[in-house]
Amino acid sequence: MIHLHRLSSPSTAQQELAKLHHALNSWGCFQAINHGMKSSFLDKMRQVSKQFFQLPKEEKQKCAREREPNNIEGYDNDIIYSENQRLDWTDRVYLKVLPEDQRKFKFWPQNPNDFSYTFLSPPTLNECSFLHEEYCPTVYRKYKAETEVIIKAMTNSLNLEEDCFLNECGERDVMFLRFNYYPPCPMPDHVLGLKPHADGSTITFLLQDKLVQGLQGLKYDQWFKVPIILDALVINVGDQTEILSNGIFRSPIHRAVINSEKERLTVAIFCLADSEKEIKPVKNYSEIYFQYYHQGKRPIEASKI
Ligand SMILES: O=C(O)CCC(=O)C(=O)O
Ligand SMILES: [Fe+2]
Repeated sequence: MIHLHRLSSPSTAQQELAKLHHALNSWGCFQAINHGMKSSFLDKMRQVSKQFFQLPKEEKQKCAREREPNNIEGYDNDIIYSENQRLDWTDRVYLKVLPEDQRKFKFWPQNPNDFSYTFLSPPTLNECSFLHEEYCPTVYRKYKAETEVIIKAMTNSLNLEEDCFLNECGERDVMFLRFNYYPPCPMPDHVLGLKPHADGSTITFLLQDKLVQGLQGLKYDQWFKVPIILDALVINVGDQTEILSNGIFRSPIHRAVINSEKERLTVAIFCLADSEKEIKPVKNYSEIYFQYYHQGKRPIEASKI
């Protein structure tokens, strides 16, 4: 468990950095507390998202994904790549939040009517304590700042120049929100909520369901349950960082299992490099990601030098 606030405060950073290095080297993920977002704000995010998924199908279809190549935004479940592909037991919404000028509002739910407001308006003092320290027009600036702290900590631990990964990521950060809703399933042992994968991001922030556990990480060929820690965000290294570090920092394989009686909702925030930048040494990373995902393969296999 890492106190994010301590990472950026000079008197406590050293001790927290040691914990961060250990977590990233051993698991590639950690639980972050003291991230500044208050419990009530996290609850609000969960609540409006769940309200959307509980709407009738016709209502949700209003922001359905348009089935055109390279569009992942909107309401949908798995994109079908092949006939015998096994589908996940999930409903999801993907939305691009950064760069701001690339937001496609036709995919943003209008119902519940405070959905966009919750995810796009500047946070208030009741919602986020970090406003005391800095002006933050959106929470995404905060995620970006945290991502930078974590990536710098990684390069420091490799004795590399602090900004070298960040420079590779470029100026125009990309950020996606993904809302994962897992309805109860009568046969939870036969199907997964989300099949084993690693994220295609530099860093991912995951807000877990408050009550229902389901996230599992793979280590030593075994699946480990990721515990629910009140108000913590799960943060993990993604493929882009794995590729930048030539595989030294592993992007952890994880999956979501489902429940026979209870629904489960999570919100993932994927931070990605500028899409114009080539994540070396991989070419066309975004194209190979989904192709590899559905074959159960890892993009690092195509990219190692
Ligand atoms: O819902 C979960 O627990 C995992 C979500 C996840 O891994 C993802 O959205 O990439
Ligand atoms: Fe994931």
